[in-house]
Amino acid sequence: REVYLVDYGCFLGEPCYRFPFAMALEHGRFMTDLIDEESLSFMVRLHERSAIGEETSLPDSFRCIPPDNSIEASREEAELVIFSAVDKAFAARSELNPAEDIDTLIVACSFTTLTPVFADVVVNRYKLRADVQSVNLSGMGCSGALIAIGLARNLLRVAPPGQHVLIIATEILSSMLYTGTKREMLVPNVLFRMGAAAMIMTNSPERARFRLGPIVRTLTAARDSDYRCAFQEEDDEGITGINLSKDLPVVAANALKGHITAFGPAVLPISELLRVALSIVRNRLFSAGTKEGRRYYRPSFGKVFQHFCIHPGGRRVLYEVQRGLGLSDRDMEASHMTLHRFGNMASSSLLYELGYIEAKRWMKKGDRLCMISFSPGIDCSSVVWECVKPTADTGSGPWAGCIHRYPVPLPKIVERA
Ligand SMILES: CC(C)(COP(=O)(O)OP(=O)(O)OC[C@H]1O[C@@H](n2cnc3c(N)ncnc32)[C@H](O)[C@@H]1OP(=O)(O)O)[C@@H](O)C(=O)NCCC(=O)NCCSC(=O)CC(=O)O
Repeated sequence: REVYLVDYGCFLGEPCYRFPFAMALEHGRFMTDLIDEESLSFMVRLHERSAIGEETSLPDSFRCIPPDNSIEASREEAELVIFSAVDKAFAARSELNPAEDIDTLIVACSFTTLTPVFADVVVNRYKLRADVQSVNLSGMGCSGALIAIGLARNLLRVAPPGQHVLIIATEILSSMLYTGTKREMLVPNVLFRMGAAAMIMTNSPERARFRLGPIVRTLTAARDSDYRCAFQEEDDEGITGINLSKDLPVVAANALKGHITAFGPAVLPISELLRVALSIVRNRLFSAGTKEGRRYYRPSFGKVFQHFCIHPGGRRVLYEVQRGLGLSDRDMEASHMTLHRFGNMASSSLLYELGYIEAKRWMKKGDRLCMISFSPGIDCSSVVWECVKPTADTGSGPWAGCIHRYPVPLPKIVERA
């Protein structure tokens, strides 16, 4: 049975949630007992290089000095972003009523898990049916949304027609601020921002906007370098945070290379696969040089997909992915602009990127879209969609008030030695 995306909605921070850089800097300077001058100036340098803009949102808890990292603050943030995203998804589809029509609920939130879990928070708010199958995914990082789509597909393929799955992807930041001095653990403070997305999926084509294509997931956690490159831990002072290795962009790009060998056969036309196979044979037969010296044909993903949504983990991650896949600047635009306007919102970011493509009116019937994300492990996930019905309403998504200002120019990436 085919599986479809009916619609999606994204949390859009009101201007009151905006946290411009000057405010972050001022707060940092008031919190000398929590953040020392050197760490602050490091975060300033990172921010300047990050290409993250001035309109991104942070939770109210960050407005307190010191920041409020209580359970209540996390719950408040979760309710704000999750309810807003779900309301928007259902506002786009008034014929569906969450209390009656949702058969399965999947919530993906990696770092923060409360009791009752966020899935229960949603069941309570929208009064979902007592027989709803609910799943709360934690720890799956920025691939959470795509992993949830894979789960939904597996369920919907074997379910009776007309079933609906509600997926919610978010990251709750209130308890995530790292206040130590280890540089690798300060990086998430600069990159992550508040966001959430909700998707309604079904196994009936009637109301569908996108048809789900192949899903491929690869995990390289067996390699120590990959396993360690994004690691939650305590620093020497016992302060908890997420250690993002400086090598992460390159390690992620290498993991992606392996991922592509699994993803390519699922999506590439036979002509491209033949060219890859020929280049392998040619290299084996005629290359006298070392393994590293061999040059393989890189399949042209730009010919297969009209649109790409790549997880905006950081500007350098996007740069490495673009190089690895040979994508054009236009292919990368939705990812870079999402990072600029909204920051890294973990796995919900991909839906903001889809929103960008739709707000730009690039999406046409029959177009194919490729979503790619990474998360600690390293997990690489890819999901393909085919547009069945472009949106008639390009004016109400997360980009509604600002799409006319995008794309914005970005500073150049400097090659590292
Ligand atoms: C952070 C950046 C935006 C900085 O931009 P540039 O690379 O252009 O800048 P740059 O090289 O001049 O770096 C600026 C300064 O930061 C330092 N620096 C950069 N990255 C660092 C790191 N991970 N640890 C420690 N220091 C680091 C540099 O040495 C330099 O220090 P000095 O100034 O002293 O020389 C980029 O490096 C980036 O995108 N990195 C990837 C971030 C990442 O790991 N994202 C994944 C998030 S996890 C995710 O999204 C998935 C998930 O959670 O599931």
